[in-house]
Amino acid sequence: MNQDELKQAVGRAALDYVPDNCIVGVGTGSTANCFIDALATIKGRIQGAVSSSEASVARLKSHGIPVFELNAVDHLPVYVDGADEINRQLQMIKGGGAALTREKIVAAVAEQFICIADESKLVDVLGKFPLPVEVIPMARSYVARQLVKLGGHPAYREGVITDNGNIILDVHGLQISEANKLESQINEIVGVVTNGLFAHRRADVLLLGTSKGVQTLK
Ligand SMILES: O=C[C@H](O)[C@H](O)[C@H](O)COP(=O)(O)O
Repeated sequence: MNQDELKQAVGRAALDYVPDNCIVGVGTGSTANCFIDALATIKGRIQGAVSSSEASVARLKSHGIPVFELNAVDHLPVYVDGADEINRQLQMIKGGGAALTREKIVAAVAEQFICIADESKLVDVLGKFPLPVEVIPMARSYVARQLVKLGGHPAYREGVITDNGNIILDVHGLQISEANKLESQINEIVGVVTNGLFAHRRADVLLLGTSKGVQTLK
């Protein structure tokens, strides 16, 4: 199977975690898109979705899946999303598509986080993928200097404005041994909205697409 087929396989596999008649939390990116397409095949047995990005809202609506505001939802049994990297503790780096803040908010509300990923995303140590940090635009230079003090090499993601109107700094060169600590340290920098480490709120289940089939890690 090629990478696209692996993403489609995990997108379909995630349907097993969607209870009948629920509102589903939906992530962002090419793997989450495969889940949205799979979700369309069972749209008659769900109420609808809440989404972590405007892009996913558009894809959900194109399938005729009702989209709810998160503030109107008090029970979200499951959130399904991809990752840029995930380790065996199910901690992740996310935000390659600049949707990290809304993803973290929807994930915080959800009871279960189901990560769907092809096998290229599984790593022993997080940090080869540059860590995205969403930053209030006027704080960009200050935050960049603070990130250097933490040992990183931040790069401004040219031409990208998040759904929240902010910018992204991608932090290269981090060997992330204590993901919880680093997630908190970066979030404490004034001007940071949030960073793409999902260590405090990691995944509950990983559905990993491999050439031998979909493997489940919990
Ligand atoms: O901001 C984007 C998200 O965190 C995505 O879930 C992540 O970048 C993975 O995307 P993809 O499934 O396209 O590799």
